Amino acid sequence: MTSTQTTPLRYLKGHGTENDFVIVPDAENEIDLPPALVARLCDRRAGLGGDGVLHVVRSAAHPEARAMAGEAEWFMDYRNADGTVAEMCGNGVRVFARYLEHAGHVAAGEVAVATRGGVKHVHLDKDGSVTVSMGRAVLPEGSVTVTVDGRSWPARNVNMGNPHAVAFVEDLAHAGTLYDEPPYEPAAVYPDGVNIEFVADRGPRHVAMRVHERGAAETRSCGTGACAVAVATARRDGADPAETGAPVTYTVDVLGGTLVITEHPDGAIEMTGPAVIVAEGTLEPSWLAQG
Ligand SMILES: N[C@H](CCC[C@H](N)C(=O)O)C(=O)O
Repeated sequence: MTSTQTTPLRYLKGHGTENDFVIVPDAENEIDLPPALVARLCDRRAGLGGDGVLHVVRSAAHPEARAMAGEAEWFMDYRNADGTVAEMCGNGVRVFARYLEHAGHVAAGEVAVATRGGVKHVHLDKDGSVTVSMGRAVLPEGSVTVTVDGRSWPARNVNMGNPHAVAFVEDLAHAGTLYDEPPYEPAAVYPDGVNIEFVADRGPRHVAMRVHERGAAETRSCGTGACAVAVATARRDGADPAETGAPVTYTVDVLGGTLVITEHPDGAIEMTGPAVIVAEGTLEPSWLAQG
C-alpha cells in the first residue's frame, strides 16, 4: 500500500484463539508493506489492530515463495505487529486457510500454504476446527535462562521454524505483566530474538501457557508456541514419541482458548484449533496517505 494509493484497499480481520491478524489480499504482490505501515495497521487505536499481518500472495508472485509454487498456490507473507518478518505463525496459518476458503480459493477442506518455514498442509474440518501439519520441532542443545521480577527459570530451546524458549512455572502469574520481554541468557542463543512461553500444569497431558511474542509483546495465543510447549512438556514427562513409539497429545490452554497438539513418533506435529474471519472492509486512502 503505497502512500500515493488513491483507491480504498481491501482488508479482513481474523483470529485464531484470539491471536488476531489483519489480512491483506494481494494475489499479484503489488502492495508494498513497509514495516512502518504494518505497525500502523496493527495499532489498536490509530489503526485496525492486530498481533500481525497476513499478506496473501500467490507463491509464483513472491521471490521467497516461487520455489514452493508447485506445491502451494498461496504464500503467507507473515509480519509481526512491529513490522518484522517471521518464519511461521501457527494461528496465522489456520486463519490464512480460513480466508482462502472464505474467498473461494479452496475447493475441498484441504489446502497447502507456503510459508517461510516451508509448506504447511491444512485441513478445514466441517466442525469448524482447523488442523495444521506443523512439521517437526528442532531442539538445539544448550540451556537458556529466563528472568521475571528477579526470579529465573531454565527454559527449553525449541524451534518450530521460529524460535521459542519454554519455561515451566508453578503459577502463570509468576510471568508477571509481560509488558516487556523477559531477559534471557545467553542472549546469543537467539540472535534474531525469541518467543518466550511460560507453562503451568493443569492435569495429565494438559497445560496452560502465556507468551511474550517476538515482535508483538504478550498475545492471547501463539500456535507455534503451543507446539513448542507440547514438545518441551512431552520431554519433561518422559513421553517423547521418538522414545516411546507412541504419539502423544497435549491440550494447551491459552488466554484466548484451547489448542490441541499431537506429536508422532516420526516427529511430525499436528495442531488443531479454531479460525475465524471477523470482518472485512476497505482502508481509506486518506488514512494510508498519513504515512
Ligand atoms: N511472533 C512470532 C510469529 C507469530 C507466531 C504466533 N502468532 C503463532 O501463532 O505461531 C515470531 O516472531 O516468531
